[in-house]
Amino acid sequence: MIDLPTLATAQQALVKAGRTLHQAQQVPASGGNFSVRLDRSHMAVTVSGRHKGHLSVGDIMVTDLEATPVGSDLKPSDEALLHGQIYRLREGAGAVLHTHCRAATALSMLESGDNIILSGYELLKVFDGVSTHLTQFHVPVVDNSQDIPALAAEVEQAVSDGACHAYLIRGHGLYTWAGDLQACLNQVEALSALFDCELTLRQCR
Ligand SMILES: CSC[C@@H](O)[C@@H](O)C(=O)COP(=O)(O)O
Ligand SMILES: [Zn+2]
Repeated sequence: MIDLPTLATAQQALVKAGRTLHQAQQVPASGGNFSVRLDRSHMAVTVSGRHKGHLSVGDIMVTDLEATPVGSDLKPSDEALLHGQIYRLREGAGAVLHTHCRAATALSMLESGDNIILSGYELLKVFDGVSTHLTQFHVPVVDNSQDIPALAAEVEQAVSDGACHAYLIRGHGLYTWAGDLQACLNQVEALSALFDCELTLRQCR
């Protein structure tokens, strides 16, 4: 049984997050998808194909963690399975955000390996468990695929380290998760800035 006030709060928060992320150029066109955990086995997730800067509460639906709709005929995000996967793998995750920011997309195309390592940046302390700029912060990079269950299998291996807070899909965008939506929004903002720094540094080398 879904707690309706919890759902209404999640819907309003995700609508607001969409506006914020669109204004910050993180989700051009209908790119990106968002979710908030409702309970152990359900999430509120964006309906597929909606413009994330112009969401209304009806554009946020309920699914289980396998992306099966609950009480709705709408189609959840094409990538809802990737959100449910994070809630299954990370008990503490309360929100997942997927963005298509320029820096994440470009950096993931430049990087031929399966990892981007961020180090030396003070802003890394935004992430839970990071207390110094001297940390080596790994962001896995997986190849893009339109086969979402196959992509999820790649992601499952890539994020197996519990210290992982985010991953990139090559040529596509960023996934990150946190205990609550505001912390997750902060991570999107921090990662976008850090990817931008990495791109600039790579151009200078
Ligand atoms: C604008 S194409 C982007 C989609 O293929 C997908 O990657 C995406 O981020 C949004 O898909 P959606 O089904 O609306 O959640
Ligand atoms: Zn996407």
